[in-house]
Amino acid sequence: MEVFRQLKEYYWSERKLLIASILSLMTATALGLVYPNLLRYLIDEVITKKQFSLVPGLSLLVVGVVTCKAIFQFVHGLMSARLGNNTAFNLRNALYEKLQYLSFQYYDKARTGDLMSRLTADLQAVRDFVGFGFVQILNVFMMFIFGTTMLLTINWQLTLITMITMPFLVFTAIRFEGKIHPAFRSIRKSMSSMTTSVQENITGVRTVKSFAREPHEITKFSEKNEDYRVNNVNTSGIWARYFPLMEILANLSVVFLLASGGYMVIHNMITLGELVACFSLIWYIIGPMWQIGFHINNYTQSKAAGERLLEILHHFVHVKNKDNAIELTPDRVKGHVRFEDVTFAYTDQQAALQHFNLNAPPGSVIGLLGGTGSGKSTVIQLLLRAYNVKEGRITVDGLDIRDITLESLREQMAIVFQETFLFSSTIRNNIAYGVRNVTMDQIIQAAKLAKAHDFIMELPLGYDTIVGERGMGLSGGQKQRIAIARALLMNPKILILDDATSAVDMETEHEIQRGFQEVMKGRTTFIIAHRISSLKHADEIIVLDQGRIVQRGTHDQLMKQEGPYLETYKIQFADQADAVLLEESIEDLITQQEQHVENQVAAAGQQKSGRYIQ
Ligand SMILES: Nc1ncnc2c1ncn2[C@@H]1O[C@H](COP(=O)(O)OP(=O)(O)OP(=O)(O)O)[C@@H](O)[C@H]1O
Repeated sequence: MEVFRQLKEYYWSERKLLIASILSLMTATALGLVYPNLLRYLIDEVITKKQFSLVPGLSLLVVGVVTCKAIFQFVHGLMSARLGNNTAFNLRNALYEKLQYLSFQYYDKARTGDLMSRLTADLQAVRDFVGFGFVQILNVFMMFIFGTTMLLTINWQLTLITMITMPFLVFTAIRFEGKIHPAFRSIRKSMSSMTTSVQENITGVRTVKSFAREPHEITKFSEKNEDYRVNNVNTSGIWARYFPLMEILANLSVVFLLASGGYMVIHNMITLGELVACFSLIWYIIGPMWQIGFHINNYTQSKAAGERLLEILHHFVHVKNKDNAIELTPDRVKGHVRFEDVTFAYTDQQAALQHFNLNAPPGSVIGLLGGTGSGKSTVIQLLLRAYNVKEGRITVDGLDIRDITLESLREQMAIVFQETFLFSSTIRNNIAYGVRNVTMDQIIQAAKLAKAHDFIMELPLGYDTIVGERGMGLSGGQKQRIAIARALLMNPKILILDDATSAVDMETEHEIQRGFQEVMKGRTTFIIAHRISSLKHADEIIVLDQGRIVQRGTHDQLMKQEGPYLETYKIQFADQADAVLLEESIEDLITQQEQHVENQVAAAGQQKSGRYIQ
């Protein structure tokens, strides 16, 4: 119950619904008990004593009782559904809000599938228990206590004889639930594995086809399908074994009741009406006994589900605002960024950045170069305060970023990530994502600067085109240009381009950069790139290797030093030189061809004119 005590804030506000649900179910159950008594009255007082004039009144009473019971059951259903759904609504909102504020550190380890199942299946389990399960358990106890008490008041010996098989029924029902439950879990697991396999196959169909791995995929799927089939067959086996057994045990108690009750009626120990009432009441007791295993399981399930939800709700947020954190106001921020001897390691990892120092005055352009895994993106992550720095410090305009509110710090920055993420919405909404109250002109202006406007206008619906999930339907370069427009629209004090132009061709990259120079005047820019041409104009270029700065300076300074920068330049320049040579030779070839054609045309002309002269 501890789990449900901790979840109290999400359902306690709905306690009126809970009380209404309990009361209506109790009333419906109590009315259900009136029915066997009416039967008894009908037989003993009406039929046996031949007072048939009472039949219409009694019939009306039965109709009245049944109708009232139905009304209370309806109220119970309605209240329970509202209670469950309102609780789920509160919980869902709280979970979603928490997920928004959990730090990057949490998402480094979180698995999407697991989170989704917590937000759907686990939440539903809690909803069902709070809405129905809890009240149903109460009802089981009430039905058992009321039913047994009424049986005892009729005849206690008959009650004891009838109840002989009950412990066996309860034992079998609990055992059945213990077996059927894992079986159902296996079915769900194999079903989910099968659907994941189908989903992966459809998403990666191009890779499958290009590697001609269709037979392998078919075999892989057949194995999963077989697993699903076997699990279903096993589950049917459990049903087939336990259900008849439970039915026999339940019916045995009815047989005992009829045998001993019949004997008692014959020997005038009880009346016929009392036997019929007992016959009706016994199902009142058998029903809950039959379901007891199900309810126990339901409770343990929802308890485990509640624990998983609490894990998210109580998860420690590593990066959050300090008490009295400073709010940065855009008009006062200059964008002076400093890293002072920063050393940082991700959880359980070696240091990704070591003794990193940087001074980026407002308006400066900083280039970061280095091999994969050298720590370039880490510099950016730390500046965004995705993780808290423990050694050294990072400042913006002299303020330690740990003392600034997260929202106001991130509002000063616009970042274009290495991997572009677009929401499945219109291009207009995707560009306008970071800002509120933006005009169409501003969106178009940003798109023009990012060299995205032309291709957007070529789309049938222009800015109203809806991009598919994760930007499907657009090329890598087009997605990047939309992401750049989104960043430019924010008009940030600090612009971060994390390999943001890797998917566009060189010519477009130069055009985009020209656009940047226009908008980024007076703003601090960080550029991570693999192409030297992208960093050439930076005020300072920092070359990283395994988290350490190995070179720093301007392009001209670095070109004069032996080191990784010059080596990278030579490799890239060699490629370019080859390209230029190739281009030149193609141009030569074309010129020669043209010359040749021109000569032939001239020669033919001369021949013709010669003929005329002749
Ligand atoms: N979220 C993370 N959790 C754990 N380790 C990480 C995480 N992100 C990066 N790393 C590790 O930190 C080191 C630096 O990574 P970083 O992403 O900063 O490199 P990078 O220079 O940007 O590389 P690339 O050019 O490939 O993007 C690498 O060894 C990487 O494996």
